[in-house]
Amino acid sequence: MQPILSGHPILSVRGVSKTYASGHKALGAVDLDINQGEIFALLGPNGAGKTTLINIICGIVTPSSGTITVDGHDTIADARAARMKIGLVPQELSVDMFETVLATTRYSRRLFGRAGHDAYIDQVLKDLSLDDKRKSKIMELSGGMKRRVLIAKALAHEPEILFLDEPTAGVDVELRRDMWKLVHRLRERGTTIILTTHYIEEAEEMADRVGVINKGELLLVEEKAALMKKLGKREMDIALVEPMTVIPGELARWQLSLEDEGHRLRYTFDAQAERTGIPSLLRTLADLNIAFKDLDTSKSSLEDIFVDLVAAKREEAA
Ligand SMILES: Nc1ncnc2c1ncn2[C@@H]1O[C@H](COP(=O)(O)OP(=O)(O)OP(=O)(O)O)[C@@H](O)[C@H]1O
Repeated sequence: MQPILSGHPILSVRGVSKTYASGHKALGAVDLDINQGEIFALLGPNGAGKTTLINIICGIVTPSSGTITVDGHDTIADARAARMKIGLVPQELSVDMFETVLATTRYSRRLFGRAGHDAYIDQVLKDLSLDDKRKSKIMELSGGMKRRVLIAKALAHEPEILFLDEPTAGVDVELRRDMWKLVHRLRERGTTIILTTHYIEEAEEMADRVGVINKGELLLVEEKAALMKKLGKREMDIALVEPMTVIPGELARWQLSLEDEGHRLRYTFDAQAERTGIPSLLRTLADLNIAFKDLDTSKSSLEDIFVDLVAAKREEAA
């Protein structure tokens, strides 16, 4: 489904940097615009600066430089109005274990000074499949349910933007899929969603646009479809019985390279393509009497993608 875009950014980040008191530079000068109604995934490895950026936007960490506006409100000069627009689902559970689901969700709403709205809170709990747990104490819930409570709390004051910091880190596959569905449902209701992840699969599944961050630098921001096309390389390694010194001319139409001193033939292909070219490659190998003992395929990992992106950036700068 396409996002409902209003054409103006709901969130604008300009030249935001952060150097912690320790002297560690966690963010360079980041510029980023988020459109209303989109799902944006900020993808990067541990320590890339994702949480720092989110915490700056949410007013938890002070930036060293730069400005941020949330629906026109400056996060420093007009901090309260800006924060009101945002719901944050943190990585860590930070709730009173003895509270009930309903009480803790209502409390989160009151923290923002909003009048009680039972019908809205009921709807949030229902959307999160928490309505039959409303009277349960947090401590009685499973890990997955606790995560849902964090989302309910973040949504309690009716924010327009929802930040999810590593929403599926450490959760099982089923809950991960449930989370993905939930995010799509929220977006259908008009909520703008920004999530951080280090799983490329998650960005691929959920996002309309993806930003790749590494070492505090936003390396690129792109529509997901374009990015997946660019990054979705796959490799197949063919372990040869006899090492090869030169790739025969008959194999020129496949993108092949010799690895491991000729013991392995590597075929690189587009993961998104309808036809991989593998069956015809294997048939041609048989016709040429090139015997192999094993086949191994792998997707380009996030690691490879970062390496490629960083290398490309360096070339650009040179
Ligand atoms: N309060 C702090 N003081 C000093 N350094 C910090 C502080 N908070 C974070 N850092 C450092 O800043 C860098 C970026 O951290 P950040 O938590 O933003 O990364 P991240 O991309 O969210 O990673 P993760 O996925 O591990 O949470 C890391 O090297 C981290 O150690």
